[in-house]
Amino acid sequence: MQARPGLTPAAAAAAIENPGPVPAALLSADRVVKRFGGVAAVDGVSFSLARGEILGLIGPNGAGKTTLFDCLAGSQAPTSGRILLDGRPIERLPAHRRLAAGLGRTFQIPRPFPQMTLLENVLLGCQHLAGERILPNWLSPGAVARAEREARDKAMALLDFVALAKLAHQPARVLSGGQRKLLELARVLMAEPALILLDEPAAGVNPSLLETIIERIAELNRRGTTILLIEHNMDLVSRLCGRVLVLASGRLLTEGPPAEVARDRRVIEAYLGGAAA
Ligand SMILES: Nc1ncnc2c1ncn2[C@@H]1O[C@H](COP(=O)(O)OP(=O)(O)OP(=O)(O)O)[C@@H](O)[C@H]1O
Repeated sequence: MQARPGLTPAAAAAAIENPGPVPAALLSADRVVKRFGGVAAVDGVSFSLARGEILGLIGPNGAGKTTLFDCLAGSQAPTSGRILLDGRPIERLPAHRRLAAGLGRTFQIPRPFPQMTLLENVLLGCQHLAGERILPNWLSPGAVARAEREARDKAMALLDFVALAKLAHQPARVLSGGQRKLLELARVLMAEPALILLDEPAAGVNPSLLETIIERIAELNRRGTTILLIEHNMDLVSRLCGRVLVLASGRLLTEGPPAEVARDRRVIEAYLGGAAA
């Protein structure tokens, strides 16, 4: 850090020692590695994500983005490295414990249960439904019924939030690819995660639904949810993200505001190399 011009040497030294409040990291990764045999799909990635931020993760095909998400969300165990959620190590926790701790995730290709209604699919995301615990069933059937009613109300409100309320009682198989992404978002939101990892929310989505998806992500963030998203659509990235990480061959190439990284020669070369591969 450089001393600010116009400060006395003593004030400059004090400013260097006390640089002011640093936003608390909600998630941080420290030298995360994931190997598949001889391939290091993620090769020593470190970053931190501030509470309230929308951070983008971009990079050419095969860069390791989804594998990094898998390590963060718990569907793959990292080979080495640390992952902290709100200061607590989570890298050895299974995915459902990370979700319970506040870290939710959507997939590149959502797979709802096609015969179940949208409402039923969203209810599957409920982690705290009293009816799922055996003891309260015996002790207080009234409380269970109330909790179930509340869960249904919450699921309906979330379907409304993602503009799918009208289809609540239709089977999920009727949905388009973009609507499935919105349904999956509603399902993850049932657990009220503080942080959501979104894997390509715009991929395969038609332009009118894309606007809905962008708006809903922005609204979610305004309501306090921190977001990390993988996306190839740079329009979405530049509209939503203040900062992006660029991954190439498993390593963090650079990070910065979207417009800046899009001009970075190393980033352009990584994409050209990826396209040629
Ligand atoms: N289960 C696996 N076993 C072996 N290799 C894997 C496995 N999963 C991913 N890889 C390899 O790890 C590398 C990173 O893949 P990953 O899917 O994480 O990249 P990505 O950046 O998400 O790509 P895309 O943008 O195409 O989704 C690739 O070389 C891929 O072939």
